[in-house]
Amino acid sequence: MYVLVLAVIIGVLLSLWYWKRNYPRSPPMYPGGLPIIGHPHIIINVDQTDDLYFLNIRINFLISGPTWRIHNKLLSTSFNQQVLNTFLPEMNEQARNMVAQMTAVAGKGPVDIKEFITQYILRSCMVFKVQFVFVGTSLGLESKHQDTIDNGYAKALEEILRIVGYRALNVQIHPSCIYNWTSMRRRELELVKIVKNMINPIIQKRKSELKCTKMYNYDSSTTVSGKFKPTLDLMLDLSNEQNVLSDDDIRAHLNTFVAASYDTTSAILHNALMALGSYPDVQERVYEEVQDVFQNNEELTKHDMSKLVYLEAVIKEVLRVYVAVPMVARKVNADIVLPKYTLRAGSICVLSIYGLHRHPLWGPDAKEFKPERWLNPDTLPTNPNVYAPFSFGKRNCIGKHYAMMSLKTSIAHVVRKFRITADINILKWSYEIILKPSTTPLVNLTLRF
Ligand code: HEM
Repeated sequence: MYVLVLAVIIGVLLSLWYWKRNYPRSPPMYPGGLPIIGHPHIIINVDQTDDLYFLNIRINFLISGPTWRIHNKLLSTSFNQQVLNTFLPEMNEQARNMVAQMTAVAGKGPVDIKEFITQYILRSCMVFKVQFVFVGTSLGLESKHQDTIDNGYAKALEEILRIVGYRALNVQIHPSCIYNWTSMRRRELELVKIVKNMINPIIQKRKSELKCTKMYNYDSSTTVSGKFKPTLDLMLDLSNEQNVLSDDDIRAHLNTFVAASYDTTSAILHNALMALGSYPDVQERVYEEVQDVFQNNEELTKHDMSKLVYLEAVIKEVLRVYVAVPMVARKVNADIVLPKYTLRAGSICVLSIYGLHRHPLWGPDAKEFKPERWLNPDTLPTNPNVYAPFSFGKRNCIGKHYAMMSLKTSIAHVVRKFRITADINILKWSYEIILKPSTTPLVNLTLRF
C-alpha cells in the first residue's frame, strides 16, 4: 500500500517536473489548453530557436535544425523564380486533367472534390518531385510503378504526420518511455521503414546513373546542359564532391519536401474552392479576372501570374482564415526575456498562427472572409508579423512561391470552367499537424460553357 502511494506521489512529481521543464512559465492559454505565444511583437524571437517541434515532439524523419541551416542555403537555388517557372506547363496540364475529371461528374448532383484535388496535387507536386527531384523518366520506371511510389510514399508520410499530431495532442504519450510501448510507435517504425525502402533504391539508382554519365564533373550551380539541375542531382553532387550530404540527409530532405508540400497545398486548394462556392460574388469577380487573363488561350503563362491580382487576394485570405498550419513550435536555444515572462532555453514554445490571423490588429472583421482587404494596403495591419501562413524565421516555407503558382493555376482552370456551389461553414477540421478537412461536404459543379 505504502509503495503504491509512494509510486503515485513520485509519478505526480515527475509529471509536474516534466511539464514545467517543457513549457514556458505562465504563457497565456489557448482554448484547447495549449500554451501560445502568438503575439506579433514577440514573433521576432523565432530566429533564436532551432529544430522543428510539434508541441514537444520533434519530427525525427525531417531534417534537424543545425543540418537544415547548412543545407537550406545550398538547396534554395532550386526554388528561385526562374526554376519555378519551368514547372508552369506541367501545372497547366495537370490542372486541365483535373478539370476533365470534374467535367465527367458536373451537373450530375453534389460531388466530393477531395479525390480530384488529391490527384492534382499528387500529379503536379509529385511531378514536381519527379522532374525536380527525380529527373523525370530517367528513373526508368513505368508510370504505373511511379504512381505506386508517389501514392504509397506520400500516404506513408501523411500517416506518420497523423501519428505525430495525435501524440502531440496527448500529453500522456509524450514521454518516450511510454510512447515506445504503444502500437502507434510500432506503426510509426513500420512506416519509416516503408519510406526508407522506397527511397533508398531511387537514390542509389540515380547515383549510379550520374556516375555513368559523368555528370558529377559539372559544377554545382543550378544548370546542367542548359537545363536546371534537379534537386536530387544537386544533393548527390553535394554528397559526392563536397561530402556535405549523406544518404540519410538526402532522404530526410526528400521526406521534408514531400511531407511539407502535399498535405498543405491540397488542404488550401480544397478550402479555396469551398470558399469560392460559399461566396458567389467573390467567385464571379475571380471568374471575370480569369477570363480577362486567359482570353482564348489554353494555358496560363508566367506573365499571367502577376495579372491575377484578385485571385491572389482570395488565396491570401484563404491562407489567413482557413490556415493550413495552425501552429508551429520551436525549441528555444537561449533564454528569451519577454516583458511578462521568460522562455527558458531548452523549452519548447508554440506559436499560434491561427491566433495571429485573428488578432485584433486585423480589425473588428478579423474573423470574416474578405479578400478585398488585400487590395488596399491601408486596411491591413501595419505589423507584418500578424500574417504567417508560411511561418517565420530561418525555417519558414521554402516552397511558398511554388505553392502560390500551383494554387493560382489550378483555381483559375476550375473557375473558368465551372460555377461552384458549396457551404464552407459546414466543413469540420482535424489537426494532423496540418489543419485538414475531416468531413467531405459535397460541392455542386455546373459547367459554364
Ligand atoms: C499552401 C501551401 C503551403 C503552406 C501553407 C506551407 C506552410 C509551411 C509552414 C507553415 C512551414 C513552416 C513549418 C514550421 O515553421 O514549423 C513550412 C515549411 C516548409 N515548407 Fe511549406 N507550405 C506550403 C507548401 C509547400 C510546398 C509546395 C513546398 C515544396 C517543396 C513546401 C516546402 C516546405 C519546406 C521544405 C519547409 C521546411 C521544413 C523544414 O524546415 O524542415 N511547402 N511550410
